[in-house]
Amino acid sequence: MQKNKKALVLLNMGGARNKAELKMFLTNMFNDKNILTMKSNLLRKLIATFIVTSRLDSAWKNYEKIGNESPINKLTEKLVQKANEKIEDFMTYQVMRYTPPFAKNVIEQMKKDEITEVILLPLYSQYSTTTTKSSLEDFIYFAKDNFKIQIIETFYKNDSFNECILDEIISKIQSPSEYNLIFSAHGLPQKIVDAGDPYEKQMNEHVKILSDKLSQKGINFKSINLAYQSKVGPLKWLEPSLENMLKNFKNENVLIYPIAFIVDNSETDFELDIEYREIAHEIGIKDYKVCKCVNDSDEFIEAIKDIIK
Ligand SMILES: C=CC1=C(C)c2cc3[nH]c(cc4nc(cc5[nH]c(cc1n2)c(C)c5CCC(=O)O)C(CCC(=O)O)=C4C)c(C)c3C=C
Ligand SMILES: [Fe+2]
Ligand SMILES: [Fe+2]
Repeated sequence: MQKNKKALVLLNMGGARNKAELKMFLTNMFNDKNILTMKSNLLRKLIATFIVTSRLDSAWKNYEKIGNESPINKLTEKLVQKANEKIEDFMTYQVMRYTPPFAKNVIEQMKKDEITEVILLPLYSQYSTTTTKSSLEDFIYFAKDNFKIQIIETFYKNDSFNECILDEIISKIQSPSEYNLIFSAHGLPQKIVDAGDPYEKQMNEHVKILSDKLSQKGINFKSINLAYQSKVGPLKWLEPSLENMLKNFKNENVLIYPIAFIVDNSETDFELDIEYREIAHEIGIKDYKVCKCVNDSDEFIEAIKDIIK
């Protein structure tokens, strides 16, 4: 009898490799009913077309400043390659939500590879309907009844994962007491939170877990804070905004950790490293440092082993 063939599928958002793919990313994102939550598909389509048309050129200028592509694709490919080398008993695949490789095509390959069992691991440690739920629904829709599926919805409480985050924070600076640590999370419209999305609650819990671990290790920052970046459009989003948070630290030092992301992307390489750095400079912040995401580090591969155990 043939042994079960198991797959680990890493789900993420995707990102543009060129301007045409940025249009694809934005079009797919704003046609996602988890992002624009109105009932009418027609209204969503009209708003999506309006946003894409008005946003494309200005958004592309940001990608030009980071080498004409999002780093998310190459970094995720490296993560998958390492997982395939180091995680035994599983074939690892990646599926992106808004740019290739799409679920539909990866699932065809998985069927050819005779996969029977699947673990779905969305690369978002905190659950949001806009990210985790959207990616899971998309995969499950195309997978139909082809595999036995197990789902990992969150992993922000996983100790090995949190050690990876702390390693990066600790390696970035010599004297924590002279720095204000800001966990910067991607924002979310307040009405999505009010409708029951657990992201904000889990984000607060995650910051508490990391703060407690830092103090257990005797590492005491001047302050530890949570703020939200990347607001899009006129609605109210989660607060405090990163910009307002930075205003508290004129003449002080700041270390940013991008807590919502697992793999570096345009929101870390452009927004945090270029755009908010300029804002920090204008505010008069002395030193402004940005941590890397866990990316394809050996430590994160070990954490994945623990998460899927
Ligand atoms: C209504 C709009 C958006 C919601 C809600 C949203 C939630 C959300 N997004 C991420 C992670 C990423 N978002 C990225 C880019 C990006 N996000 C939005 C809008 C919303 N995100 C836009 C329009 C864009 C494109 C860039 C821009 O025009 O500003 C990315 C980067 C992808 C890349 O190119 O590298 C990531 C990653 C999370 C975690 C989240 C909710 C929790
Ligand atoms: Fe986003
Ligand atoms: Fe952004």
